[in-house]
Parts: sequence; C-alpha cells; structure tokens
Amino acid sequence: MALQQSIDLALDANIGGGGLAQAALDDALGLVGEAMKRLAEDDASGRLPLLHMPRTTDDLASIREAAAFLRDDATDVVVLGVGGSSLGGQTLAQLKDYAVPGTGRFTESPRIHFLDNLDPITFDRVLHKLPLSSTKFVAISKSGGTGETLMQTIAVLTALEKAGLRAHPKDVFLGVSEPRKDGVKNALRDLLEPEGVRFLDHHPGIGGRYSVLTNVGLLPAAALGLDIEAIRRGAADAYEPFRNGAAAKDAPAALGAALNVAAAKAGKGIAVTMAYADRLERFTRWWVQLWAESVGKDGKGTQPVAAIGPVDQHSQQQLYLAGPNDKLFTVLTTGVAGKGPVMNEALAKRAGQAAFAGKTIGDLVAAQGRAMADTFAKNSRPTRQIHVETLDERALGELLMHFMLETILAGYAMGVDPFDQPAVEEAKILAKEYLAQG
Ligand SMILES: O=P(O)(O)OC[C@H]1O[C@](O)(CO)[C@@H](O)[C@@H]1O
Repeated sequence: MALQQSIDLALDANIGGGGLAQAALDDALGLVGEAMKRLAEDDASGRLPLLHMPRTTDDLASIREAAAFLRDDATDVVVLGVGGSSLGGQTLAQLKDYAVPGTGRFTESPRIHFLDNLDPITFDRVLHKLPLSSTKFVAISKSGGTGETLMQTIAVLTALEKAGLRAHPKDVFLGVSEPRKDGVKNALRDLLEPEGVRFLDHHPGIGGRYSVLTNVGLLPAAALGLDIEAIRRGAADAYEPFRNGAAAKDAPAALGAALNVAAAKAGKGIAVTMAYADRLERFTRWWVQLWAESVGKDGKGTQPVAAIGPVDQHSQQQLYLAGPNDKLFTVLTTGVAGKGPVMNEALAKRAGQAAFAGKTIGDLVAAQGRAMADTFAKNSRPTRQIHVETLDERALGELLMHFMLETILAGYAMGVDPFDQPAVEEAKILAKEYLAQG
C-alpha cells in the first residue's frame, strides 16, 4: 500500500475546539460501517461493477490495441469529451506531464490534448494549429448525447473535410460510448459509425465520474505509454481492506468517508483538497467532480475545493487560516525531499538565505506541506494528511480508488445516491431551448 493517511490533526483532542470530537467520528464510523455492508453486497451481487475493476485484466489487451492505433504515426492525440469522460484520463496523463506548468509544452510525441471545456476561440485555434494529417482523435461520451462532445466531434469532422482528409475518418478516429440500447438514441454513434469509426464500449454499469479505471481513463493513459495494469493493481490495493472485511476505522477509504461525514455534521460545509504536487493538480479537479456530483443532493453534501501547494499558500491560505472555520482540509503530499535542483551555497548566501544552501527545491516543498498541515492544526482547522512516497501508476491507481470508495461510502452514510446527478439536466435542457431560439 502506497497511501498513508493520518487524521490525528482533524480531532479536537489534538487541535482544540475547531476539531472534530472523537464521539462524532465514532458515530460517523458507525454509519460508514453500515455503508460498508451495503458495499459488500454491491460487490457480491455485481451491482457495482466498479468494485470488480481493480482485479479485471481481460480488457487490457483491447485497450492497449486501441491505444496503439492512436499512437501509430501520430504527432498528436486529441481527446474529445467532458466531465467524467475526460478528467480521469487527464489525471493519469499528468503522470506524463500533461498540463503541468512549464513542462507540459515539451512532452514527447504523441502530444495529448483533452478538449473538455467548450470555448469557441480555443477550438478554432487548436484546429488551426494541429497538424491534422498526423492527428488522431478519440470522442468519449457514456450517453453519446452530451452537446459539448457532439459539437466538438462535428467541428473536427468538418475540419478534416476542409483539409481534404474527410475520406478517412475511420483511420483517425475512435469512439467510446455505451453499447446501443433499444429505443435509446446514441448521437455520437449515429455521427461516427456511418463513417466506419470503431467504438469501444463504455461500461454501461460504471458512470462517467467513476470510469477512470475503465477504457475511458486507461485508453489515453495507454496511448501515453503508461502501465495500465499497475493502475489497476494500485486500485486493488485501496480495495484490499474491504475484501478482507476490515473494520471501518482500519480501512483508509472508510475512515476518510467517516471523517467527511463527521465534518459535514459538525458544520464544516467545505472540503478542501490541497495537493503538493503539480502532477496531482488534475487529480484534484477529478475529485471535485466526483465529490460534487455524488454527494451534492437532497440539500446535503459539502463543497469540494481544489487547491495546489505551495502556490495556493500565496492565494487561499489567508482565508483558510483566518476565515470561517467551516472547512475540512486534506493535505496531500508526495516524497519530494531531496529532489530537484540543489541550492548553490554562495548564491543562497547572496540572497540572504543561508538556510537554503545545499537544500533542494523538493526539500522546501516537503517542508511546506508539513508546515501547512501543522499550521492548519495550530489554528484549530481540522486536517487530514495523505502521503504517497512515489507518485507512479500504482500509487495513483490507489489514490483514485481510495477517493471513489470514500465518496460512495460517504454518499451511502449521508443518505444520498452517489451515482446519479439529476440536477445537472435542468440547465442542459434550458441551454438547448435557448440555442434553438437563436
Ligand atoms: O459521458 P457523457 O455522457 O458525455 O457525460 C459527461 C458528463 O456529463 C455529466 O453527465 C454531467 O452533465 C457527468 O456526470 C458526465 O461525466
């Protein structure tokens, strides 16, 4: 197990009145214990196929084969899709520097682009700059009906046609969507299948925000050369205590769920995840969707906030420490001590920072992550610490599964359905009405 979790700095016995009472945590552990029984039934009955994903291997060959198609002769791979159809892939791709400030621009071929947000200027510019003759595309949508993804796909097909390349969309495109269901329209398949474009089936029993361990997340990961089997193995590590029948307090994801439930009941309406690693920035955004869509219903839930350290120390820290004490913090660190450029002694002295001499950038980041958690605690702000020493495929797989389990269990314990998102439909329907009105 790569993930180490401590909730010591969340409890009032250790940080004073702003912390959570042990009795409140015990109550929440009781609720989560019940939720674990439900989860075990979900696993046994097959109702939640996500729980079987960590130990599934029979689909890996087809994912690798599709990834080879995407890589073959490609300078660029463009992933079309939004929300859960994109954020998991982005999270994994960040291990290969996708969207990492500075280095993201120097990634090796194929360069990957996730065009999730719909912005006309971005889309125009990307289509102008992409070498269309050496770019592969994959359009991902579970429902096949998401407007953003459909518009992007139509825009790409049109651009290929304009470039005289439309004769062969099947040679440059892949689709991922649910298998067709009788009587249900699948617009993405309707759009691409007549062009001969091949589809991988989106698992019908796994919703978008829980799909990172399926072909949705693993296809882009494999296209970048990541070890997708290790991602699944890491997920199995997170699930192991549940398979072994551990008590809630001894299963890290269950303990995390209980902490969140207790925090919500104690009026901490905001959950902040602050990761001290550029390569976890997309992870924090993935988690925001996961948490918000899963627990935010029936007037319940807490507001997820993504933060990155140390940069957000220079942006949000003031509020975190001196604003309302209405948050549960998760400080996520990796083993960076001793890594990165070493500070030259003479230059350190010239800058008046003798203590920098011989230290690395990683030494400072490690000190900052530790200091931030301790400062939250000193200011009586409840804080959970999660540490993974080496951020690789296996550790990331474990983190992803940990947070999915934590979210499901928290949803069950809060009495909400963590798998639907009924409120999202309202604005979608209205936007379609407005579009039709012109
Ligand atoms: O994969 P789809 O069906 O295109 O949906 C994309 C996203 O849209 C949502 O349904 C919300 O609008 C998310 O839950 C989902 O991840």
